[in-house]
Amino acid sequence: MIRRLARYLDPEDAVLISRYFRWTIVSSILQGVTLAFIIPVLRAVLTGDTTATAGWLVGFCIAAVVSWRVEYLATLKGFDTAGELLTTLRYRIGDHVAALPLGWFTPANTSTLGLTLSKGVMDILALPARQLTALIKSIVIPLVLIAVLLGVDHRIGLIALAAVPAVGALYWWVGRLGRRADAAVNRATADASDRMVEFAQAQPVLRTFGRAGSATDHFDRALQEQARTERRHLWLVLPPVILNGMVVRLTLLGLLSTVIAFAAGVTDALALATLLATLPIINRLVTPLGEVAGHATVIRVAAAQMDAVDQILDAEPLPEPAMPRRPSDATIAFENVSFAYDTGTPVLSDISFTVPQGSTTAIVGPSGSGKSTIIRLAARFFDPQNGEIRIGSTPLPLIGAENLHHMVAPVFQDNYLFSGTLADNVRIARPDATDADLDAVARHAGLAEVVTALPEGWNSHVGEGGTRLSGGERQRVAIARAFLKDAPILLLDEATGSLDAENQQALATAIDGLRRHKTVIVIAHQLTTITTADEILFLEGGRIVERGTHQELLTINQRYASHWRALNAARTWRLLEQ
Ligand SMILES: Nc1ncnc2c1ncn2[C@@H]1O[C@H](COP(=O)(O)OP(=O)(O)OP(=O)(O)O)[C@@H](O)[C@H]1O
Repeated sequence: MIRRLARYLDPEDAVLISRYFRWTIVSSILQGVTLAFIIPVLRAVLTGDTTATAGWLVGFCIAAVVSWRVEYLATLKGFDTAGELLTTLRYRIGDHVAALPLGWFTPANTSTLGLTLSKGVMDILALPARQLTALIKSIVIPLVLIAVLLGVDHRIGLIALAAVPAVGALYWWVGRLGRRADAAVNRATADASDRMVEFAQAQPVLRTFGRAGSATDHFDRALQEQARTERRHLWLVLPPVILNGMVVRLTLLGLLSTVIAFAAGVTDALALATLLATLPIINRLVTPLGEVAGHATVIRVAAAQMDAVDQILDAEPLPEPAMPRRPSDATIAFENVSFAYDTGTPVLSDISFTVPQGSTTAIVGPSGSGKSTIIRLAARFFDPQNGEIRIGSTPLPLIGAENLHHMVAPVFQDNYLFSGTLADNVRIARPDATDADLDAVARHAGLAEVVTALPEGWNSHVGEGGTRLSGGERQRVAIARAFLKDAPILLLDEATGSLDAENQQALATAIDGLRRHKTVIVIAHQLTTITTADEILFLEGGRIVERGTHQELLTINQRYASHWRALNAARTWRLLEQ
């Protein structure tokens, strides 16, 4: 555990943790030694030796002062380590996460990251600040006192020593059982919190469809499962904790009866006084031993948080080239690309296509056919398992993240806006953009009318995550952002139905205006965007099943043609409905 904590600190600060550990051990030994002074003090009192009593009392006081001072310093070392962990660990996780591929940021990983950065880090730094210190004390102080007892009367010392392996075994057992139960509790807690968020977010849909009750059932079941795993957890960790108490009480009973039995047969006053003086030591020895299993539970929780941190730190960033290369142009080529997510199910199979510089390729196909995955691969969210993706004949892994970010402006469906003003959100693409630049991209992205409609125009606050804007408005902000970035490649996942007919036309015109200047891959749902593309790829089941211009594909009258007819029918249907 000490080694694991040291790994979280910078190499030059790793010494803090070993220093804390050494000081805590020394402090615990000194506390044990101070307690051991009780034996000669009591023996001197019981035998009526005032001079010896005074001498041992002075020794006891000196030991107590030294022990207090060392404990104070050890506590400071613990706080120093905790303080260093607090800053370093968060930065280390932050730096590492910043280097991870965007594909790592799944909802599950992001929620683990949030929990780890808040509660996880606090649990870990509580180790040197409190928990580990308590565990070290409850092991070292009894060991020192047992050593003293062995010196005073080896028979009493041996009985006390017999408790040590039993407590050690219980410590191990409670850890083993607890780890198994922890996993189930963590799963159930994550599920319950997901259901809770879902329950809150889905209220409008559920109430509209009169299904609020069924969602409550769902939520209830998740809570019941969480309560069930918590109960099981308690039942699993309880027996070792109770056994720990029993072992300790049996040890106490054994030691007390031994002392009494020995005392009954002793006639020598000094020997009797020595025996009786061991009684408070026995008491002080047994109490911390009884707390070991309890400390084990708290430390195991922190160890589970360390596992979560390790899982994040062990996630591999995508390999970066030693000498990043700038692509010669903005042509994008996919060559025999196959890809599967972690689940292992193939999502894209043998995809090959080229988008020449300055041309627009529209990807069309049924839901789940792999369209967004192509865009994610082009932005290097992941590397494909097979095949190669190139920009201007340079494979993506050789371009390097920095160059790639300069070349590519992506617009996804789930566009995140930062809480701040509309202007802040667009300017993030180019901080030195002038107001005139903002107005120009707003016109092209259909954002100008949103700016005009808002009371404070560009200075209107968009709310956390852009919640004060509609989905269509958020997408327009994202498109304006991408236009302002002015990167040579635009990857656009067009939102279904989030733009009205007028704005669809405006966006199609804007994309058309990019022709010859930008290389565009667009996942097209709008008729206007599809028809103006230089090439259309029709995707089905992760394969390109048809390709060509709109006219060519209509002429062969196969899958694309029927998809096109369905889109048209839907539009006519919508118009009739209006
Ligand atoms: N992060 C992920 N982990 C595992 N599977 C995923 C992940 N993202 C997508 N998939 C799966 O990959 C397949 C292709 O998904 P993708 O989002 O590329 O399809 P799509 O054609 O863009 O769909 P849509 O038009 O509905 O957005 C789907 O079966 C989807 O369930």
